[in-house]
Amino acid sequence: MAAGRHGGYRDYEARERELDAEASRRSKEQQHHLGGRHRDADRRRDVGRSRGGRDFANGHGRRRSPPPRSRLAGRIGDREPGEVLSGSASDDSGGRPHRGRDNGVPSSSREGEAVAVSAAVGASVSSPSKKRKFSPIIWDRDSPKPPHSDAARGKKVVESVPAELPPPPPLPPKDHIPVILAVEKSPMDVEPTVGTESAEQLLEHEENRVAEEEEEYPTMRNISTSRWAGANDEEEDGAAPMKKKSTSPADSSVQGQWKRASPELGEVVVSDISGGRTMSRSSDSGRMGNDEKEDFEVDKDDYMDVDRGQASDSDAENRMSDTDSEDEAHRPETPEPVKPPHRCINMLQGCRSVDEFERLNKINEGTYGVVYRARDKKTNEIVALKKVKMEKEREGFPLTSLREINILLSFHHPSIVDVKEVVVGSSLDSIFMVMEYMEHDLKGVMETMKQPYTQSEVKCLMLQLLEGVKYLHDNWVLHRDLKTSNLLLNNRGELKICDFGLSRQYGSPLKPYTQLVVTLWYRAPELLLGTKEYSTAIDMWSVGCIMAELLAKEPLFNGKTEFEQLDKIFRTLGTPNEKIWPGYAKLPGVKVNFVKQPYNRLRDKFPAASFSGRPILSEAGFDLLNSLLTYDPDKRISADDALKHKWFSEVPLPKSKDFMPTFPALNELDRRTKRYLKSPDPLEEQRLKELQGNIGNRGLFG
Ligand SMILES: Nc1ncnc2c1ncn2[C@@H]1O[C@H](COP(=O)(O)OP(=O)(O)OP(=O)(O)O)[C@@H](O)[C@H]1O
Repeated sequence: MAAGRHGGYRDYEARERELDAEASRRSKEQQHHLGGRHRDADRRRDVGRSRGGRDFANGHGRRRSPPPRSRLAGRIGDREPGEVLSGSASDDSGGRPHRGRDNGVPSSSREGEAVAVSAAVGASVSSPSKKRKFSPIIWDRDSPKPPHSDAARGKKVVESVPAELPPPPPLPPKDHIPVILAVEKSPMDVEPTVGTESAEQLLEHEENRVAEEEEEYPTMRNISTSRWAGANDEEEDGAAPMKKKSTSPADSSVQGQWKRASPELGEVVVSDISGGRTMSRSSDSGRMGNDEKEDFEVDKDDYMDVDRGQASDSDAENRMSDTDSEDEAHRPETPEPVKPPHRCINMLQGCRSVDEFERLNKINEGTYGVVYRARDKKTNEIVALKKVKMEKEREGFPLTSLREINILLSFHHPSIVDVKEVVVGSSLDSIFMVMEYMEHDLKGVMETMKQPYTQSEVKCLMLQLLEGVKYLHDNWVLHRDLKTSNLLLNNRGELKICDFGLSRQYGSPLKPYTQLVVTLWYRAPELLLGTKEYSTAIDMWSVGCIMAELLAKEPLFNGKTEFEQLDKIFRTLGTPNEKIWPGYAKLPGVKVNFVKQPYNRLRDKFPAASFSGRPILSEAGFDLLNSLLTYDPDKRISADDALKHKWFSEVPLPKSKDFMPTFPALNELDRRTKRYLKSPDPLEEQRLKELQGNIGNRGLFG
């Protein structure tokens, strides 16, 4: 993927505007045509995104970081096979501030040095137009200009905040109905009468309810004063689900449900107001239901301990924010004319059907979706299809999925998995993301490896991971769920970040985020201790855990509960205190009964030389690991600085992607087959034989 394809936000904004304009037009049409005809459900248009049509230009004129290998240098001797050579590294490696060994507490001279370097870097790299300063999703119009001091608190300190923020994009017109993604619903799917209100009454009630929520909103806003605390999940929790204020003539007798008068093909029709979903799992393309259920039941215990609180939180979270309509009074009268971007999908125009893909096998099932390997019948391309789970959705399309789709469609980077288009299920009640197919995920690969990755291999993977994380953070996105199963690998040595279901944009609004993010093992201590203000540093902690896991081939802190997780962290890194982490004592979760362990023992786990089989890590490598696993989020290293760390320019140099080890493509096998390959057992063998007979015999997604 070309390095210049980073026009993310421009595309995003344009699409947002386009959606808004379309919604506005529809709203007007609906007022005129409440009795209009329901459109033919089969009239889908194939407007799948053409990859050739993408705008590869950098929307903000931002110069991306040079590819890692250009920065790398080092002695030629003492190399591992496949190391990348470069002569330009010395510049970067010398200038980075280093952190103390006491888990992030720099000595005073170091601190001064760090500030000076930060200022110098900020001065040299920043440009007022470099970064987007507001979240394009949620705008806090009442907030004052973002104070620089707050940016300085977060990891953005080195990137410098421009003195003048760009003006926010025009908000939708007053009668705007938020529409993000739409899929049509067949008239056959219409459920019998649920409520007794007329469409007009429903509209009125909805307006009243939104108004009530807007009144409550200012009180929620006082929770935090940090610019890093942003568009929060609580807001979403309390926010109205995105509902269409329209009725279909066909539905006019079907009251209590939100339906579009005449959905365009490919539109999402938000489900009924009563909270009952009109889509059932078995109806999700019907033919898929049993198989999915069976796989789910068989495999559900395979997963690492994902925090259940997270699931319930996201359950509440999976409702649409209505903040788009929050400040209608402040909207400019005349929105700017919308200029269609080069590369964007008009999701309202419709999507291809999933029937245009042949299902090959199920790859995996995560919290928010089932992922299949499939073949595009038109192009023969092998792709991954992620089916968006709808089970938790009481109302409407899952917000986590909308976030993921929005972010992934907008972003293009070699270290971010590419989403090509969105397609709809055959019974028009399911949505699939069409992604580039990757043969492995890092978790699966490490489970099959006999030996851990070598240092030069770890460097190759870490550079790719950090490039991806830097790209996200530069574009104001927190991933919030970085873990080995969300890092995909292919047999070309490429690593790509996937699963943006929990990610979100941050920046402007003054509200706390939800705390229950990030799978437990990779969760930053500030989250475990209940902070409501967090920043890019949470992802950097996860990166530190991943680095340690790559080196050791086992998770660094594998707690089963939040308390155990903290306990494991404290036993290894020492119990934090106010001195090394100012503000620690005030965190909501700080308890007196935590283990008192005064020393940082991380080095014991990663010694400089080892005869015990422990992973060896050089001084520089340990410094990077320690900088990533720094308690105080303000002192934790940023992705930008980590990329410049001298570890990457010392021998052994990072291995070239071309020389990275390859593995049999486990993702091409069913999960049960995979499980057998990972840990063969005689009983599984019999099942495997049966399975092998079945692989490839399935019809289209069923
Ligand atoms: N593009 C892809 N190519 C190949 N495999 C993929 C792809 N995307 C996802 N997978 C596989 O599917 C798994 C689950 O995907 P993903 O993490 O996106 O789903 P999720 O429901 O959001 O999961 P989670 O429970 O981690 O939140 C991944 O761990 C990976 O094994």
